[in-house]
Amino acid sequence: MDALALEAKAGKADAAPAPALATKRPKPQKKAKRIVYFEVEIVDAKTKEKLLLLDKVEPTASILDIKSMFHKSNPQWYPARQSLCLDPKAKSLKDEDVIQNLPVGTTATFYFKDLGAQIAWGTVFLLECVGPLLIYLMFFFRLPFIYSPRYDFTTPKHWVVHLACACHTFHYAKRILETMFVHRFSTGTMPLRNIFKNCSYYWFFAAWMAYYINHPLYTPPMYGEQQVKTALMIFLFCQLGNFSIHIALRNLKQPGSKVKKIPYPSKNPFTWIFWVVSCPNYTYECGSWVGFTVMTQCLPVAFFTIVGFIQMAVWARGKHRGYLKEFRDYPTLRSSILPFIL
Ligand SMILES: CCCCCCCCCCCCCCC/C=C/C(=O)SCCNC(=O)CCNC(=O)[C@H](O)C(C)(C)COP(=O)(O)OP(=O)(O)OC[C@H]1O[C@@H](n2cnc3c(N)ncnc32)[C@H](O)[C@@H]1OP(=O)(O)O
Ligand SMILES: NC(=O)C1=CN([C@@H]2O[C@H](COP(=O)(O)OP(=O)(O)OC[C@H]3O[C@@H](n4cnc5c(N)ncnc54)[C@H](OP(=O)(O)O)[C@@H]3O)[C@@H](O)[C@H]2O)C=CC1
Repeated sequence: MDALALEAKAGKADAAPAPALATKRPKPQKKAKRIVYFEVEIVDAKTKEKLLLLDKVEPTASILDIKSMFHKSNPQWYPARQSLCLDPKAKSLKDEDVIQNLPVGTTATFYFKDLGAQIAWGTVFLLECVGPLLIYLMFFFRLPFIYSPRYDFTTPKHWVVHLACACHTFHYAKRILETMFVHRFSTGTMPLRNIFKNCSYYWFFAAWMAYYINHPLYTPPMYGEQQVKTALMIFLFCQLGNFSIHIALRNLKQPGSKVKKIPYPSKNPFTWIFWVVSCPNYTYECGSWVGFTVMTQCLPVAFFTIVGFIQMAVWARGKHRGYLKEFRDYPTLRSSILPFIL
């Protein structure tokens, strides 16, 4: 990019006046304005210690560019681990923010926070979903060390046990495939510490649920076939709903885009729930597990559903508040996760 093009992009940066033109030049020359570079100072948000001074930063440099420069001098803080703000208490700047568009003078001070070790979203979802998938199957196939040998000659598994295994496997296979082919995440990573909490939840509960459902002494649901069939309908309906919402959320973003928009109902009836709920993917997710609880009539499944619901309700409320803050025209009829209730 030549200097002129750079200057044209550099809307807010003050440019130095061009030198006066000579009186007898045959053709008027294009004004060659000088680019005004920025001086960037990176300060620790907590200690206020100066960590880095960069001079001659181009006005078109993005926050991600600055993070990369900072990373060069501090290899332990890779860009995804850094938060840069204009004030120690302000929200983090976005990677795509450009220095010349920020409310700073030619010397910009950025406050740095270490976000801690990070893990890529794709890895998170794969770890969270492959674990329960395999753990459940180990119990379903009654690997020899799991149940006592004294049950070896008990009756074969009830048909609902096969159905539950199919539903459980389908659910996690769907989530893995969605992670690979549907979701368009806007941030690359999340804190590494979350993975321990999430995996404990998924893996522990998968083992606990599977142990009881596949146990040779498992008691099938009280109301028999009718209960199982109704529960299966609820489960499948909610799985389809959840998938439809994931597609709707995917279609909100162009590939590579990080911009969040207000999701609206589309022609797909499963998305009409957007009229009344901000995070219907969580609503459908909870509905699926309610269906699975009724289908298996198993207490650990009910606990799993309740804990998952509490976590998703907390996230949904956060997202709902975020929408209200960001979009002034956000539909007022919407609740976070349960229509008209929560
Ligand atoms: C009896 C049984 C026992 C069983 C075991 C016990 C288990 C215990 C139960 C727990 C239940 C757990 C259920 C888990 C279910 C999991 C479900 C999933 O599969 S979902 C996939 C995984 N998703 C997650 O884990 C969510 C992770 N997301 C987050 O943590 C946050 O969204 C975020 C930190 C990544 C970003 O937050 P957000 O609000 O979107 O961003 P803000 O810009 O508003 O920032 C808020 C705050 O966070 C800081 N931040 C931002 N990004 C990061 C980052 N990448 N790393 C670290 N910190 C980050 C940001 O700086 C802000 O901090 P502040 O101090 O206010 O400046
Ligand atoms: N059983 C359980 O306990 C739980 C299960 N889950 C399951 O995992 C699925 C994914 O969970 P989670 O990641 O928390 O779901 P989110 O709704 O946060 O995100 C799903 C995808 O949609 C995108 N997205 C969300 N809102 C918008 C928006 N307004 N504009 C543009 N894109 C958007 C996200 O991108 P971005 O990166 O921009 O946010 C992400 O790619 C859930 O739907 C659920 O099925 C989740 C939590 C708990």
